[in-house]
Parts: sequence; C-alpha cells; structure tokens
Amino acid sequence: MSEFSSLGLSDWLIKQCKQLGISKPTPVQENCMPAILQGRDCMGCAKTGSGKTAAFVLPVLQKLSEDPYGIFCLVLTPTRELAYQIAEQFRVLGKPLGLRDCIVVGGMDMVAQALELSNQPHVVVATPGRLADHIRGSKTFSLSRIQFLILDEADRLLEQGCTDFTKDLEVILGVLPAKRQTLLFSATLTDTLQELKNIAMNKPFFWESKSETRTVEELDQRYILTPEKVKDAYLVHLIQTFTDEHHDWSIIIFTNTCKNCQILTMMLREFNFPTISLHSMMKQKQRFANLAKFKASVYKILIATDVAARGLDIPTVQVVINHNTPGLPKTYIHRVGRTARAGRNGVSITLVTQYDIHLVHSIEEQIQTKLKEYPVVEKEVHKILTQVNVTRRECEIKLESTDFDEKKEINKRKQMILEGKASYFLAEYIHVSALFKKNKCNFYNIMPPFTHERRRITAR
Ligand SMILES: Nc1ncnc2c1ncn2[C@@H]1O[C@H](COP(=O)(O)OP(=O)(O)OP(=O)(O)O)[C@@H](O)[C@H]1O
Repeated sequence: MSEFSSLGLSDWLIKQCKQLGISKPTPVQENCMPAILQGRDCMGCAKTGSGKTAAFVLPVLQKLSEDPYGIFCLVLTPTRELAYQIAEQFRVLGKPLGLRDCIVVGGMDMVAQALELSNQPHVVVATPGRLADHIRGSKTFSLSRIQFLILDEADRLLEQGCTDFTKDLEVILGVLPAKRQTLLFSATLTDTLQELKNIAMNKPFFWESKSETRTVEELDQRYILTPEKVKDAYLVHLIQTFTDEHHDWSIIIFTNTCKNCQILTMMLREFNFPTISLHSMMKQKQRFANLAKFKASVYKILIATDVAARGLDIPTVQVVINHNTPGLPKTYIHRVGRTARAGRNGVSITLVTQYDIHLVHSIEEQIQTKLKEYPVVEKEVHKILTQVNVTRRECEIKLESTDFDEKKEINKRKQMILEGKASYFLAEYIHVSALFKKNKCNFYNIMPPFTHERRRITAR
C-alpha cells in the first residue's frame, strides 16, 4: 500500500488525515485519487465502508486550495442524512481552508438554504429534489462555474426506483457547465454502469476493487429460516441474546415499511430495549435527532427502512438484522454494509421465510458468498412466542388509534401534487382536510366542490 504523499496529496491534507486516524490510503483512494488530481472524470466502485468518501473529498479540497472560489463543488446524494455526513467530512478535513459548505436537503428551511446558497459556499451537498426546487425557483445563486460534480451512491441516484431522481437530475445537469470533472462512486456501481457512463462524458477513469465477493470478508453473514408468525419472536430473542452478551454493541434492524418500523419500535420498547426509529414518515428534525442519539449510543437499537441502507457510517454498529429479506441483492449489499466497516468485524442476520428462499439464492449469487445458518435454541424462541405476538398485536392496535395511516395518505397525495399529478386546488384540499380531520370536523359536508376531483385522484 502506498502513502498519501506518493499519490500527490499536499502536506496539509496528509496532516488533516492523520488527525482523523487516516494514515494510509485504502485501495479505492490509492487508485482513484491520482486520476482525480490529474483532472480526469472518475468512477469508483468499492465495497461498503472502504473509504470512498475521502477518495473524492481529499482531491476536491486539494484543488479548492489551489484555486478557491464558490460554488466550487456540488455533491449529490440520495438521502438527507447522508448529505449531512458527507458535509461533515468536507468540514473536518477542510478546516484549515476555512471551508464553507451548504447542505440543501428536503424537510429543512428552504429560505435559510436559499440565503446560504446566495453566500457562495465552496461546497454544496444536496439531495436532488430540493436542489432542483431551488434552481427552478431562485435566481440568487449559480452553479455555472462548478469544477466538480460528484454523485455519491450514483447508481441509486440514476435508478428509477420508488423515489425517482431522474427529472430533478435533468434540471440540475441543465445548469451545470459542460467543462467540469464528474466523479461517481458507489459499492454497486457496476449494476448501472452504462447509464452512469453517459453522465461522466470525458472517458472516465473507471476503478473497481478486484474481489470475487461483493461484501467484506470481516462480515459474518447469517440467516435464520422462520415462519412469518415466528419472525418477531426470533427478533426479540436475538436482541435479548446480543444485549445480554455485549454491552457496547449497537444494532440496526432493517424492515420494509414505515409502519412496520413504527410497530417494531413500539414492540421492542415494550420489552424495554433502548430502541429508536428512522423512516421517511418522520419529521426531518426528528430523523436527525434520532440518528444523533443512536450515533451517541444513547439508544443501542435503530429500526429503519431503506432510507438508512446506504452510506451511513456508524462505527459502533456490530450487527445488522434484516427483518425482511431484501428483494434486491444490491439493497442487501448496502444494508449489511452498515456494519463491518473500515476493517472492523460485524455480523448480519437475515430473517428468511419460506417465501423468500429464491431471494436468498439471488443474493448469494450476486455477492458470491453463501449465507450460513445462525444457530438458535428454538425452545427459547417458542417460550416467548405468544408473549411477543400478543405484544405486537397490542402495538398494532395502539398505532391504529393514532393518525399514522392518515398521515401516510396525506404524504402520498402531497407527493402526487409535487410531481404534477394533481391540481393546486387538491393541494389546498388536502391541507384543509388534514386540519379538519385533526379537529374532528366533517369536511365533506362543507366543501362539496372538491369531492369530484378527490374521487378521480383516489381512483388512479
Ligand atoms: N485511509 C483510511 N484509513 C482508515 N480509515 C479510513 C480511511 N479512509 C476512510 N476511513 C474511514 O472509513 C470509514 C468508512 O468510510 P466511508 O464512509 O467513506 O465508506 P464508503 O466506502 O463510502 O462506504 P459506503 O459504500 O457504505 O458508503 C469512515 O469512518 C472513514 O473515516
């Protein structure tokens, strides 16, 4: 392994790295940084937790120090939490430069963001939707002189999943200069390589870690085969065992829906486990607060949807539990990659029902590793089965008595409006309707003009 100095990195940055305990470059840094410093576009594909962030942050800071102006670099990333984490790396490593960054993500004050953008920060870290909104609605800042465009988790940004970023990316790319360096990074870049190559136009330098497996060796990957109805009992048993045996371990549990996330959090709290949740139906400030408490080990267990699957770097996480088997191998790769980072050990346990076995096979094929069975004393699980299932049912009933489903419906419709699938009047309707429902008024009797449109939209 070479030294940072032989890669062309300046002394002040090497010193900054040392202060963070980063003394030798990881392979992705060693291979991508010289190309970036030479001015080339770059695509880096390396396993989770292998230091991809510093692989682009360090060369950008070096170039910025040579020719400082704002706005110099734009980083796009799929989730709000990840945007804050990346900005933090820029801030810490770029401290001697007096680096000014601006984080532009949804769920936070738009006016404050617009002000910060107009103050010409050196680096803007953004989620595509909110940045595109600023571009559409404001003339107080310009991205026409940026030197670097970075797409972190690039494959996620370009795939057409449940959150489709492509329209927002079009808006953003439309205001960027053609002459720029474009850097794309992910642990699963090869899955969408062709689309990505169209974004990095200048024959990008492409580097992929040479390894047969797509997950790290330090990760012990396990599964438990369980009937659907016994899943929660296994979960409670696993957490009990881990918390009994390891006082300093943190655990992330991934599940498939916001509602499940909420119910599992309530259920585990009933069993007195220090649990907190993270999903997209929470207010953004609550999301940040919960993540901060988990990072600080105030809560040892985080229950999350895939909003937490990518990029989050929390060294204390020793265990990842998949409460549902991920439908896509790459989702699995990112989820389990929240542990065993930067050379540390970690365990992942996937709960598999009889209907998920084909999913496990495709995961194993993609990662080129066989998952091993996790040994459990079944007698112990059966002892708690009834208690766990009754507690879950109680939590479901408790959640039904709140307006959780209603909020979800409102969010869904708001999203449709933002995507232009419904009218402004409907937006008003939803807002007023929510207020009326909250105050238990009968909205339909007093707002007849909107009922027709409401039916039309609901029928889609
Ligand atoms: N050269 C290095 N030596 C030691 N640790 C490093 C080095 N570079 C980065 N790290 C640390 O490794 C951890 C993981 O880095 P990072 O978050 O960049 O991983 P990643 O490759 O982006 O992972 P993911 O694919 O999950 O986003 C961080 O805590 C970071 O500080």
